[in-house]
Amino acid sequence: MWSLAVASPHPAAAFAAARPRRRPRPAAAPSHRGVNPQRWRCEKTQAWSFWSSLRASDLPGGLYGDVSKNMLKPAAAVSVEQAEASAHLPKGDMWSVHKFGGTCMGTSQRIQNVADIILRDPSERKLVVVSAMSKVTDMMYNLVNKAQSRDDSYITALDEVFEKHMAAAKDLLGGEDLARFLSQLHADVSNLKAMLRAICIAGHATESFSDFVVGHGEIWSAQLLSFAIKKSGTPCSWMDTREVLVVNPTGSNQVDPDYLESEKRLEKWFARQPAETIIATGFIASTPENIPTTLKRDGSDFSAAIIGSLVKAGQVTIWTDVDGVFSADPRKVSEAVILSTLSYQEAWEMSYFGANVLHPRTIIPVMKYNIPIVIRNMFNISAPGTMICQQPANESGDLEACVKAFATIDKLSLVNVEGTGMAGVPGTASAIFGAVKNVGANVIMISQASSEHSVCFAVPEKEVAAVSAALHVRFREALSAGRLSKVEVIHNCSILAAVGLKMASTPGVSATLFDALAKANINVRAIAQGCSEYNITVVLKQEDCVRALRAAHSRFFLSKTTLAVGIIGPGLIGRTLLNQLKDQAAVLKENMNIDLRVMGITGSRTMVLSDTGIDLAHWKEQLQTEAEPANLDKFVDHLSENQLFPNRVLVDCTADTSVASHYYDWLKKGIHVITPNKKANSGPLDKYLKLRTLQRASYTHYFYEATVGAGLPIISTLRGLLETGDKILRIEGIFSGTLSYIFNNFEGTRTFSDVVSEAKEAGYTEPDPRDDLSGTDVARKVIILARESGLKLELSDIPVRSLVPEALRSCSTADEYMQKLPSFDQDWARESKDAEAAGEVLRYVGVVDLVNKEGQVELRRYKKDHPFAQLSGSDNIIAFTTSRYKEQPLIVRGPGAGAEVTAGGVFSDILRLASYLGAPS
Ligand SMILES: NC(=O)c1ccc[n+]([C@@H]2O[C@H](COP(=O)([O-])OP(=O)(O)OC[C@H]3O[C@@H](n4cnc5c(N)ncnc54)[C@H](O)[C@@H]3O)[C@@H](O)[C@H]2O)c1
Ligand SMILES: N[C@@H](CCO)C(=O)O
Ligand code: NA
Repeated sequence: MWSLAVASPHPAAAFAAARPRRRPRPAAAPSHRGVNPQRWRCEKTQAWSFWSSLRASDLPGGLYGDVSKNMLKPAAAVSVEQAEASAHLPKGDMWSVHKFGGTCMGTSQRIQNVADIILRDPSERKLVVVSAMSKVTDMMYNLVNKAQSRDDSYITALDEVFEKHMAAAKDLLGGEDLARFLSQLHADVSNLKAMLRAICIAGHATESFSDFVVGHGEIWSAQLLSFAIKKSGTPCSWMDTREVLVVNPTGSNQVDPDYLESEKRLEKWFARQPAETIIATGFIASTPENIPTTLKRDGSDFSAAIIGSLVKAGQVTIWTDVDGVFSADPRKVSEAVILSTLSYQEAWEMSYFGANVLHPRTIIPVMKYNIPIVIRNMFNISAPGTMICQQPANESGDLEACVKAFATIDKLSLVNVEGTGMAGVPGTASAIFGAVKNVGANVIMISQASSEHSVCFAVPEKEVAAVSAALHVRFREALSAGRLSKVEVIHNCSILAAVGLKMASTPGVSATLFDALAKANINVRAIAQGCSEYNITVVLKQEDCVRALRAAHSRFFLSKTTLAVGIIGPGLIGRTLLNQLKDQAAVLKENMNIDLRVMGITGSRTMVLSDTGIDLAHWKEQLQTEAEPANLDKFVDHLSENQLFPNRVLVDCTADTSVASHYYDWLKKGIHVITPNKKANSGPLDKYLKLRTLQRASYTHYFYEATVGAGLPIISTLRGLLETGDKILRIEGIFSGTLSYIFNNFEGTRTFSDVVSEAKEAGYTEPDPRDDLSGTDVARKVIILARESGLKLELSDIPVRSLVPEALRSCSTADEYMQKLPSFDQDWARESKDAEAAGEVLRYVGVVDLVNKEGQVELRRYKKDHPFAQLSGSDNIIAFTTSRYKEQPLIVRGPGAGAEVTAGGVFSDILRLASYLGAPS
C-alpha cells in the first residue's frame, strides 16, 4: 500500500477567521449523480460554509465574525501582522482553484483556451495552478543532465527552450506585454546559461540546482497565461509558488507541506499583491531554508490541492485530457462509464490501482476541509467530469451503486508460505514480512485464513525471486524440520479489485462478484478484503484478468452482458439465426442490457473472424471476400483467446458428428455450447454421459432445446416435470416435422415423392432427407428424450421402421435418392389407400416407454378422430404421460421443423444463457 503523507496540523481556523466570511448556512448534501458542475459548486459552497463555520466557532475566543459587516475580530490567536495581512485578501466569495497540466498548456492556442476557461468561470476569486508547457519539464531535466555530463549541446538545447517559449509568446501576446515577457525570458535564460555552465564545469548538479533550473518551465507558463488573461482587460497576477509553498523533504522522494509557514507566506504575498485572479506555478516550492525544491511526482496536482486547502477553496478543478474517472480502464472495458462522483476514499483506492485519478496525497489536503475536487476534460468542456467529494449516504443500498469501479494490476506473483508450524506461533508473520522488507520488496496484498496454516501475499513479479530466496534462507530450519511445508511461488498473476465505499454495508456484493467470475469460468487464487470494505481484491491468472474485469464490470450493470458468439455452419438454420440476431440486436441491447457479438462464422470450407464483432448485415459478403480457409481449432482459439469478452458461446448449426465430438473440450475450456444438432446427445452413451456430467459440475452451459421439436418447448417441459419430482411414464408423439408434413399432405392425387420434395424445399428435412425418411432422425429424438428422462439407451437399442426402400439405401447422394424416389410412389399410394379405406391415417411416431425402459419408432395407423390425425403442416405433437398427467397427457403441439422456428429455438437458448450469466430475465 502507499504511505499517506500526513499533513501537519492545519492553521485553518486562524486563517479562516482572519478572512471575511459568509454567514453559515445549513449543510446541503450534495446531490449525487448527473448534476452539472455549476450546481456541484453551489451545493458544495453551502456544505463548505457550514463546515468552516463549525471550525471557526470551535476556536477558543470565538473568532467568528458577522460577515454582513465584513467584521474581523482579532483575538489572541491572530497576530496584528496577520490581521493586517488579511485585510489585503481578496474580498467576496470563495476561491475557485483550477489546475492545468502540461498537455493543457501544450501550445499557444491551448494556453489561450485555458485563459478562456478561466475568464468564463463566474467565481469572483480564481487561483490557477499551471504546469510547464508539455515536454518542457523533460527538456529542462535534459539540460541539467547534459551539463552534468559536460555535454556542450546543453547550449543549443537551452536555445530550443527559449525558442519554444518565444514562439508561444509571439502567438499569444503583443505590444508591451510581449516585450515584458520576452525581456524576462531573456534574463532568465541568461541566468540559466550561467548556471548550466557552472554545472558543466563542476560536472555535477545538486538536487536543488536541478530543481531550480527545472522550475523555470512553470514560471514561464504561469507568466504566459497571466499575460493572456490580462489581454482581455481582467486584472491578473502570477505567483511564484517558491515564495509561498514551504515543504519538508521526507526521504522517500516525497515532501510534507509546512502548512503553517506556507500560510504565513501566502498572507504576505497577498499583502503585496492583492488580486482576484492569480496564476500560480505548479510543481515548485521551497524548503524552510528557502532552497528551491519540487513537489515530486504529480507535483502540480499536489500544488493545487495544498493551495486549495490554504485558501479554503470552494472547489478545486483539475483539468486534464479525459472526461473524468472511468468505472474501469476504457482500453479494456469499452463500455466503461465516466463516474459522476467518487468519495475521497474511493478515489484513493482507484488511484492506487493505477486509474487515472489523483495521487492519494493530492486528496488529503482538500479532504480535510471537505473541498470537492472535480476532474474535467479541457478538450471536451461539455463533459461534466467526475467530482471527488465526501459522499452522501447511499440510501438505496442497491448493488449497482455500491461498487463504483473496477481496477486491475498485472505482473504480480503470489507467494504462499504454508505449514502446520505457523498456527498459534506469534512472530511468524513478522518473520515473513521482515524477510520481504529486507529485500526491499513491496507487498501489494496479503491474505491469511484464520486456520493460520498459510499466509499468502502478492509482490511484483520482478521482486519475487529475491523474496522467495530470502524466505528460503529465513525459514531454512523450519522447512527442514517440517514446521513449514513449503514456500511456493505462483507466477503470472493479476489483481482485480472492486472499489466502492458502500460495499461496506451492502450484503451480496462479494457473492455477485464471485458469481460473475465463476460464470466466466475464472479461477480465483486468493482473496482479500480489508475491514474498511472499500475494496475487494481477488488474485487471478494474468491471462484471465481482462475477461474477469469485463465479467465483473458487466455484472454490476456498469455495462452490458456481453456474449461472444461463434457460429458453426451458416446453412439454413445458421443463416436464419444470423438474420434473427441482426434484427433483434438493438432491442436486446436497449431493453435487456445484452450485447451479442458474433466473433466468427465458419462453414466447412471457409471462415471469417472478427475481433470486435462481425457486421451482421454483411456477413455473407465477408464470408466470400474476407474469408480464410476453415479451421475449427483456429476458430475456437480465436473465440477463447479474445480477452475482451468474458463469456463465449459456440453455436453448432451443423448436423456434423465430428463438430459435436468437440463439445466436451469446449465446455472444459469454459466455452458454452448451444446447438440444434442431435449428434452429441444421440451418439455413444458413454460420451453423452461424460458430457452431461461435466456440464452439471461446471458453470459452463450446454443447451439443445432445438434438437427436439425445433423451437417447441420440449426439453424444457420435460426438465420442468423431472425437476419438480413428477414421474414420467411415457412420451409419445410425432417428432418429425418432415414426416408429419409428408403424411399430413400425402392425400388424393399427390404423389409421395412430390410431397417429400416439398418438405425438403420448405427446409424441414435434414441436410440428407434420408435421415428423416429412414426414421433415424426420429430415433435420435427418442434417444435424446429417453436419456433426458434417465434411461441409458443407445441408438441401436431402438427398433426403427425405415421408410427408405431397400433399393435406395445404397444411393450415394441425397440427390440420387430424390431422383429415384418416384419409382416407389405406387407402393406408397397403395399403403395410403388401405389406411383410408379403414377410416385411418398413417402417422410416423416415436415412443419413449419409461415403464418398460425402451423406445420405439414406427409407422402406425390412427383413427381420423385421434389427436395425432388432426395435425397440419410440419406440426409436431408430443404427449407426456406422467404421474401428475395420467388421465390426460400434457400435450405440446406446433410446427416442429423449419428455419424460423428452429433458429428461434436456438436464439432463445442464447438468451437463456445470457440470463444465466447475469442479464436481467
Ligand atoms: N431444418 C430444421 O427444421 C431443423 C430443425 C431442428 C434441428 N435442425 C438441425 O439443425 C442443423 C442444421 O440444419 P440445416 O437445415 O441448417 O442444415 P444445412 O445443411 O442447411 O446447414 C448445415 C451447414 O453446416 C455446414 N457444415 C457441415 N459440416 C461442417 C463442419 N464440419 N464445419 C463447419 N460447417 C459445417 C454446412 O456446410 C452447412 O452450411 C442440423 O443439425 C439439423 O438437424 C434442423
Ligand atoms: N428434419 C427434422 C428437423 C427438426 O429436427 C424434422 O423434420 O423434424
Ligand atoms: Na424444442
